[in-house]
Amino acid sequence: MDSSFNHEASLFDSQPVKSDIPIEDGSLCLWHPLLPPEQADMLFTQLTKTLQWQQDSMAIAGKQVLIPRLQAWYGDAGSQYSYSGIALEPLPWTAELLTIKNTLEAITQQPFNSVLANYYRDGNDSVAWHQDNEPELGHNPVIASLSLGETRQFQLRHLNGNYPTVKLNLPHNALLLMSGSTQQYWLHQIPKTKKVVGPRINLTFRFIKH
Ligand SMILES: O=C(O)CCC(=O)C(=O)O
Ligand SMILES: [Fe+2]
Repeated sequence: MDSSFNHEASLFDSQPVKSDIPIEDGSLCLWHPLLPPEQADMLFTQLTKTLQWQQDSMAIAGKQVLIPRLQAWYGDAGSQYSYSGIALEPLPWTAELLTIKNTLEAITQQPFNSVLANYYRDGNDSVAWHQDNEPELGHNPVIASLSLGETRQFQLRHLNGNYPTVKLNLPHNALLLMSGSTQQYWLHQIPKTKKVVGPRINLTFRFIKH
């Protein structure tokens, strides 16, 4: 393991720049750049190599279909998560993920006990419109989403259709915090792109209630 990581360490030495992104019926906040550049670059390389990426499938109209991205689920033992009807027990924290968790908790002043890691191999990988509103996340969940690698566009669409779609580019080393009633009123997605793009990692830290 790289000796520059330990559980007590903080990955930033000065306060990163924070901007609020005003939306109706929710709260979005972006920190960019979040970490010192060399730390962010190293994390991208390390997480690419060390996380247990796998391509899950989900049932769509009675058929098992591979989801268009790789995923890995880590967290405290017992922070079980149901995804498309499958209960997932998290893998134990890696040193890197635990250090990132501690850093994000310090910046956002919110607790997290699990992370869903996504790996978008290229522009064909995506995540479809959804809300992170599973019952185990509780009312008004706080989700901290760290992006590393290629910039991809993140979109939010209000459920009542009366507001324009919010389009945000999430670059390397950006942290997006979704809180308040965001998951209640808004869907979000990462659409596919025809542009030639490299890989991107997104870590969504969550707090699962037992
Ligand atoms: O990749 C992203 O920025 C979003 C991922 C996401 O929405 C999720 O994992 O629930
Ligand atoms: Fe999500």
